[in-house]
Amino acid sequence: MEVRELSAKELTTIGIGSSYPVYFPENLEELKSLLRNEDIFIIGGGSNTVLSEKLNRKFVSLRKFRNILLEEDRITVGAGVKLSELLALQIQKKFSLFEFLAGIPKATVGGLVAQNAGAFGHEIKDRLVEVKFLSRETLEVEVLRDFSEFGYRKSPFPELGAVVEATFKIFHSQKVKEEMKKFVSLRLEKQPPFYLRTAGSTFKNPPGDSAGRLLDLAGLKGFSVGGVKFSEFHANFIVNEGGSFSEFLELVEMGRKKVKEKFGVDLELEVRVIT
Ligand SMILES: NC(=O)C1=CN([C@@H]2O[C@H](COP(=O)(O)OP(=O)(O)OC[C@H]3O[C@@H](n4cnc5c(N)ncnc54)[C@H](OP(=O)(O)O)[C@@H]3O)[C@@H](O)[C@H]2O)C=CC1
Ligand SMILES: C=C(O[C@H]1[C@H](O)[C@@H](CO)O[C@H](OP(=O)(O)OP(=O)(O)OC[C@H]2O[C@@H](n3ccc(=O)[nH]c3=O)[C@H](O)[C@@H]2O)[C@@H]1NC(C)=O)C(=O)O
Repeated sequence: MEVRELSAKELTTIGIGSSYPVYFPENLEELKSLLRNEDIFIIGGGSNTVLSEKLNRKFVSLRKFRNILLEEDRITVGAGVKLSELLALQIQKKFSLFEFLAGIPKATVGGLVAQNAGAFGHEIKDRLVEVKFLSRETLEVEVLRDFSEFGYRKSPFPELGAVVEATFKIFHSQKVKEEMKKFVSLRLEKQPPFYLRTAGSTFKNPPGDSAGRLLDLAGLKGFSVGGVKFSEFHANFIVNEGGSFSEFLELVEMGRKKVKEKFGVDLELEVRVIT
């Protein structure tokens, strides 16, 4: 099995951390052998993940799970397929699926399902038909068709196991490219430009409100600790300009503290912080 030492800049969009061994299983048997070891993290595109420099853990990338089967009303894709590849296929074959996610830098199918990614009122689970996964408990391939445990940025994965493949409902659309352009423009109106190093939203939105609005009103837009800061574009994005993991944590705590003091609201992390 291929194992490579990759830096945090290669593994995650925010690029905080050091470098780590990453395993690239090619098939289910190799994935099984890794999943037996409890101490692994599955890494997708790393667009929602922040890593500590001192991690002594193995990472597993399903980058080699790249199958794509396009049918009349559905598409089945391996966990390692990138969102950008799916969006390109949507344009080429003219079908609607994830245009609302256009603009998320490096996301993979596994990560999108595991987090029930969503934007602009749409969520992954609305399009799911089934998820094939390697169960941590049985080490067998199982199929999930009941998505009642999926919620706001939440699914039973990765705790339940590693997503290896997902099937989504699709439908024909002549205007898929225009739709993508619309969503990318909406994103660029409010969120930092894609070339900045961020991990997307830092905190989940509290019920009925927006974490970005509260952080902004607490005066944190542009506030920095060392090399990390709350973005001037959108206060719920932390931008890395050469900072460390401890600076990131300090900034997160500052955000939590100020919002709690001013509004009495407890913010909950949306990014996956791995220590
Ligand atoms: N809505 C938006 O505007 C934006 C959304 N995003 C988020 O970024 C994510 C993009 O995905 P990606 O970059 O690939 O994710 P990541 O690599 O950042 O992983 C995110 C989570 O998914 C888990 N995961 C990844 N692959 C698998 C798999 N095959 N099976 C089970 N669990 C898995 C990880 O597990 P583990 O804990 O083991 O590491 C981790 O908990 C989306 O979920 C989305 O929420 C990002 C930016 C903007
Ligand atoms: C970026 C992510 O998801 C995003 C997703 O892209 C967008 C678009 O649908 O909606 C959510 O952002 P959001 O709730 O902050 O949406 P926005 O429309 O930008 O902001 C909500 C409100 O807060 C205000 N706002 C936002 C940021 C800020 O600094 N100041 C401010 O006042 C905005 O003006 C708006 O009135 C998701 N965030 C969460 C935590 O749910 C992600 O998952 O990583």
